[in-house]
Amino acid sequence: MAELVGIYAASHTPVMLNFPDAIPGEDRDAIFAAFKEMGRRIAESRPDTVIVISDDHVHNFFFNNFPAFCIGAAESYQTPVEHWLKAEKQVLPGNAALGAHLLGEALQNGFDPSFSIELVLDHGSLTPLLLAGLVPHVQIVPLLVNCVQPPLPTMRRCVDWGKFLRKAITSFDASKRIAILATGGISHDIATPRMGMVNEEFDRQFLVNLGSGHTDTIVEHATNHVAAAGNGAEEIRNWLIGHGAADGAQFESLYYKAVSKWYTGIGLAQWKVKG
Ligand SMILES: O=C(O)c1ccc(O)c(O)c1
Repeated sequence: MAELVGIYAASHTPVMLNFPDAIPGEDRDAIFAAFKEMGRRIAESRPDTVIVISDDHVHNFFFNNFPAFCIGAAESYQTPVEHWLKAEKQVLPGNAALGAHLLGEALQNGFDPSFSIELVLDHGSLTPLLLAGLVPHVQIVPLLVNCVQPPLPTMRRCVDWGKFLRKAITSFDASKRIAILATGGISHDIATPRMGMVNEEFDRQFLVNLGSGHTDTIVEHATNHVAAAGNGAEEIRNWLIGHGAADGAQFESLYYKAVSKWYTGIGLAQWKVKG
């Protein structure tokens, strides 16, 4: 049976790659070091596959069809889809068997995700993998969550999706070591007059709540206050999936800084699962 060997969460923003010098060198170095440290910890747990939980920024999904949850079940993924992202075009290896397993288990367990074998991944998935130094050493399974086009899945549903994921991972009938990397948030607002706003109070409370481990507190705060943290903060759904998958494992915040010039509250964290 497969083993869940690590759960991590990290913000992402294309600005990290495109304009790294927009912030003081000291801050940039600390943030990149935090990503490296996260990558070191992930590598230390020796995963062969990383399930990357991100959102699609309207590159694969449009108004003709926008799934709440989508499972990638491809042998490989081209990335990045954005021609303007300062990242080398590459093909990441996929774990198609694990993607298919998750899909089958979801349909047997009260979830109805879509699936795709034609995703072209954007900065959301690629940036944290690159900065953590995990490309191209691990296979991936991308799980995309609608965090951008309302109506969005509820925060509670995302916790439940995470709980389901944990069970489905550990029932994968193969001797695999699997880690989860949830990515997005924390506060930010894109393409509105508030762009550049970072709601540090929201971010710090969100991290404290995750540390408390109380699902009701986490969900209530996320649901009731996310609007004050910006449209991009809706990506905290991906962290809630990590919380659900952690099944009570202790949460540790690895790094946080409000980085207005990168338009984002940058957070990195780990749930201390026993791997
Ligand atoms: O376009 C941007 O600036 C931007 C910032 C933060 C994000 O999480 C993101 O997906 C995009």
